[in-house]
Amino acid sequence: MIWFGNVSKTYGKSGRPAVEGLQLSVERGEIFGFLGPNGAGKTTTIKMVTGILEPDAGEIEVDGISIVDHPVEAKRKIGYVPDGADPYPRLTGLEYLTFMADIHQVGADIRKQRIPEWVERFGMESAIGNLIDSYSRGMKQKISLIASMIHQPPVWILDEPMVGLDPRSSAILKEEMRRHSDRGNTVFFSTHVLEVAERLCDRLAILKEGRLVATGKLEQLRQGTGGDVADEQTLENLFLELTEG
Ligand SMILES: Nc1ncnc2c1ncn2[C@@H]1O[C@H](COP(=O)(O)OP(=O)(O)OP(=O)(O)O)[C@@H](O)[C@H]1O
Repeated sequence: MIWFGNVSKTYGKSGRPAVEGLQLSVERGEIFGFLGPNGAGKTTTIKMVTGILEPDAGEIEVDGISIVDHPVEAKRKIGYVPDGADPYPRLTGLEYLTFMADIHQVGADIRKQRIPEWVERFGMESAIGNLIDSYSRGMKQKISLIASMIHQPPVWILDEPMVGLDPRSSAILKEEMRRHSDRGNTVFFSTHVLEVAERLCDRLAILKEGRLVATGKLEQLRQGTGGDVADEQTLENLFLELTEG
């Protein structure tokens, strides 16, 4: 699970907070979609959960562990795929996965089984011995996805994970996200693809200018905006309504 307790962050002396008073709990066993217009604060939030940025105020816990007070322990719980993932160009795909398995102390037997399984799943067999530098945008994304799951973390955090993926890879990723949450893990991801969020997420949050404007299941979000046609409202309509102005 991920818990945000009144989290705020302002960059430098810009004055306007990128994230302000974020209060949110993401549970085990759920896929949680984090939505919002460009510049709303999604990546900033994700960077704070993963310990890349420190909040100015508030607390964040990953599986009950404070990312600020116990960063190493908390990071062990996380698999993270950054926005526009661009891993070490001078390593081959296999070297990179082996390196990540080493960092996470994944045992030899487990990695021998897990790496080929995931590589095959994402159709990366023929490229796995090549330098990452030679990979396409989507291939870099796929190797980052595989690397993020090498230690089967209880919390999987993905920033815009569908970008660059072909339809088959995107479908496989969605299956894997569901499989991971079905096993009682937490999946937290940002996206602009509202059709994916609508179909995949158990709950959603919409962020606007650093503040939450809606949280809950899609039906709850629909009720929140009211109206007789609420049942038929697509997430796109809701999103446009909640983030306009
Ligand atoms: N390194 C930085 N230095 C200064 N300001 C930043 C920095 N990174 C982000 N910001 C600002 O913080 C705010 C939130 O940005 P963030 O990248 O978190 O938004 P986002 O919701 O992920 O946007 P997008 O959907 O475009 O990726 C924006 O106003 C942005 O300009």
